[in-house]
Amino acid sequence: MTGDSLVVTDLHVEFSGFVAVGGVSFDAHAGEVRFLIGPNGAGKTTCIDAITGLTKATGSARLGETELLGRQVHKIVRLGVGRTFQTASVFDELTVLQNLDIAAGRHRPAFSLLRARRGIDPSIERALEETGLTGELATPAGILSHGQKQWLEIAMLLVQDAKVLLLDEPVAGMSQDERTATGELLQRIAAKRIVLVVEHDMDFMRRFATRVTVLHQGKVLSQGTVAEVQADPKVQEVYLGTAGAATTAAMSVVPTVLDGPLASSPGVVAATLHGEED
Ligand SMILES: Nc1ncnc2c1ncn2[C@@H]1O[C@H](COP(=O)(O)OP(=O)(O)OP(=O)(O)O)[C@@H](O)[C@H]1O
Repeated sequence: MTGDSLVVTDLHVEFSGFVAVGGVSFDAHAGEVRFLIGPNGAGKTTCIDAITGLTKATGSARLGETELLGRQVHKIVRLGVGRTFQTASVFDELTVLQNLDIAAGRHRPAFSLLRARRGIDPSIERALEETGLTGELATPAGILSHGQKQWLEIAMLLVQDAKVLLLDEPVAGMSQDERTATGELLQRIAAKRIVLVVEHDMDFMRRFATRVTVLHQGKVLSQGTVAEVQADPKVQEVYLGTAGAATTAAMSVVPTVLDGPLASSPGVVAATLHGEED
């Protein structure tokens, strides 16, 4: 079995008759930083929930030869599929090392966890180096910066040897420097793993995406490279409407971080898709 690709085919999710995801297909491979974008309510998080077993879905989500849909959440985790949430879920009162110990301990018997506390487990050491948190071993997670908390969450997935990392808005609320560091981190970890990023931050997407899928109202509107998606008339039509270039120009002053009510405004998404910087 090769676990080097995640192939989602004809994914459907309904909530009491409301179609949140209506036949979405995309794939993601090790060696690329894959992005899923779209305005609020497009169905991005629901896709991740379906892949990780949190939400019931039909269709298919295959990791290599293995079908993920229909499996229980913990079994999907054991297959190497990890995710982060929009709000970092680390233990604030524990140190960085203690958080990582707990993450690593899930896969090891108790005696092994005790041994790891005397020295640092090699998998933890690697994850610390990869995420740049080596100097923060003894820092309580609660006083880490917002960016460092997200990196700790990613480090927790790395020590669990996740083959697939599904990251829900990893740079929301981060400073520009933290965003750049996060993008570089994602490029490093994506060399050998499948990395799928859900994002509102179009500037971040433009800088770090290898390929992009644009969702709109639960369906795939467009997919391809950043350049292909930006040039796609369907994206322009849906996001620009009839206002065209005038709207783009008018929106060029809008910040590229799309959150809150602005994020659901098609014009805003369109303007930022086309590369205006902060
Ligand atoms: N548990 C649920 N019950 C009912 N409707 C839901 C549920 N979860 C999501 N939805 C609806 O499904 C649609 C897709 O939601 P989803 O959170 O996947 O969008 P999104 O693209 O991730 O948006 P955002 O960028 O705001 O996080 C929305 O209309 C949302 O209100």
